[in-house]
Amino acid sequence: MNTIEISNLSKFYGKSRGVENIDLEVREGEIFGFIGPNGAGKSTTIRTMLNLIAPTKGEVRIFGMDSVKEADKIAQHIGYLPSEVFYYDDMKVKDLLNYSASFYKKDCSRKIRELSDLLELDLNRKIEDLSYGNRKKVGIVQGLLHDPKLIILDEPTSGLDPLMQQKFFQLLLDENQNGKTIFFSSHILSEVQKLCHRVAIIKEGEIIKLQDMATLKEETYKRFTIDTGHNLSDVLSQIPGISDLYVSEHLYRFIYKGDLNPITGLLAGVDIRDILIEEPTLEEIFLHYYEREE
Ligand SMILES: Nc1ncnc2c1ncn2[C@@H]1O[C@H](COP(=O)(O)OP(=O)(O)OP(=O)(O)O)[C@@H](O)[C@H]1O
Repeated sequence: MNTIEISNLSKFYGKSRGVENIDLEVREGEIFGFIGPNGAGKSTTIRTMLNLIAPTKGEVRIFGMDSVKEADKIAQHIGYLPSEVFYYDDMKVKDLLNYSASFYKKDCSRKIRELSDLLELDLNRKIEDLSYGNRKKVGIVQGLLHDPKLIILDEPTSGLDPLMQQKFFQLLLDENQNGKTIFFSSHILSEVQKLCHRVAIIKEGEIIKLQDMATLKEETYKRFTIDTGHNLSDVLSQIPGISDLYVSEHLYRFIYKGDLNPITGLLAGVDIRDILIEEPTLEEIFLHYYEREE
């Protein structure tokens, strides 16, 4: 069964396009990645799924129910972590979480304890005293405390340090093992590659690609910056998968797609003063690879 079915969904804000003709199915029990650069339409799609905004055209069905007509029933089984979390600052964490729990027809106290222990969140602190990362943890507990069947995360990792991010991913994998479906939106390709089974890529309001992870995993991208006294132009021209090459005196900058071993092998004989290998932004990847495939 499909947990989410989006058919021909369009949302316009007045004349400006939010998303257009989105078709998407998320299967029960999968971790589904929704990836696209800023402004692509990820939040618009999610907010329509949650009935926070109304579709201009098309429909969304969740657990087989209409997202507008049966929004209240659906909401009991969805956990949502928005990209930005806002709170009443003078509340204590536990009071806020108990208040959130009161919207659900079940006892959430055990899950609140388990999650806050795992994330090392102090329930007795006041929200106004929390760092950004700790506020984010409050959002995570708030989204999961009612043990929802479907977890929807809108760019959830911003503001989490790498260790906490790892813990959070493990938590999501455990929830998934226990049968939960996860819809994970992000603009960072590598984190989606770590976690998701299938991925939809959204750009300028439209889905441009649907891929399973096995295919996407082969697509690793790195941005290289190499400082050397050698002329590398000949070496680099032998390597397929290089794009966006920028040369300035001793400095070579480019994006590389593919297996890292051939390129490190070729560079082995070169005198290198400094080298930086980074994750390119999704915008860079789109600009140099996806646009060519269109
Ligand atoms: N309330 C609004 N009024 C007008 N235009 C909007 C509104 N919300 C979003 N948009 C527009 O809709 C498009 C999609 O935005 P959306 O926020 O869904 O993208 P996103 O992929 O979630 O990006 P981001 O990560 O930056 O939030 C953008 O062009 C944006 O400017």
